[in-house]
Amino acid sequence: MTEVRHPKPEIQNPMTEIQNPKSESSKLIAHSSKLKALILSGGKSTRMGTEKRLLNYHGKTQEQYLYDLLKPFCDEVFVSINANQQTELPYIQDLELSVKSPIVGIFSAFQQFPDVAWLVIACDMPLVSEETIAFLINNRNPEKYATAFENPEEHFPEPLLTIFEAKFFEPLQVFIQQEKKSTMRLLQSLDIELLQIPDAKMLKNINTAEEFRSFQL
Ligand SMILES: Nc1nc2c(ncn2[C@@H]2O[C@H](COP(=O)(O)OP(=O)(O)OP(=O)(O)O)[C@@H](O)[C@H]2O)c(=O)[nH]1
Repeated sequence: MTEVRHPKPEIQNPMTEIQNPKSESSKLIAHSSKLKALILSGGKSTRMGTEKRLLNYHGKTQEQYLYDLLKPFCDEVFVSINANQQTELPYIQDLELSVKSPIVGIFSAFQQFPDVAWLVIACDMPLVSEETIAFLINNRNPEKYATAFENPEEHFPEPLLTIFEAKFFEPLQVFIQQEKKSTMRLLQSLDIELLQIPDAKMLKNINTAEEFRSFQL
């Protein structure tokens, strides 16, 4: 079962209008489809040993930091969790599938809201900022299946900070039926907008307790 919690139902505009008054990238952005955000947090966190979404880099938990960061850009923000996790924030729980992978979180979100675009971000990238999100949204191409950053070294699309358009759900369903689990491979097989990351360290992710201890913002 996908479980979705809406603590405060919100009235949504037919156009997603985002004003980001603080950054230089501030400008009014209008897209024909609604944009919701998903903070992927349902992994096992084996290497970290504790839940990465609950780590504190910015004076609050990482899930709260990303929720606050994304809320001005998106009409709703959800934390993507597995069946054993709990959060005070709005969440979407993973469907019970044989595959275990971030793609299950993305699939569960689309299953719940199929007609929107999803800005998906992993919870373990502490350097993602307002500027990173504004850059991604400003360069979004809604005509494509997705807008993603190119990995600066290996040149594949980075799936864990990507806008997936509503039409991505169809190939995603086929992929899930085939029990495939690499979102990156699926992105590689589709017509997507691939962006050069303005600063490679924006996508740095922290996976181990040692990396967390030695990490500085
Ligand atoms: N909803 C959901 N998110 C997932 C799942 N697997 C991984 N993620 C998230 O996807 C992102 C990348 O996950 P990984 O770093 O590859 O895996 P992890 O489980 O977090 O960590 P390890 O167990 O150490 O590999 C993280 O934000 C995870 O929380 C899943 O099955 N469901």
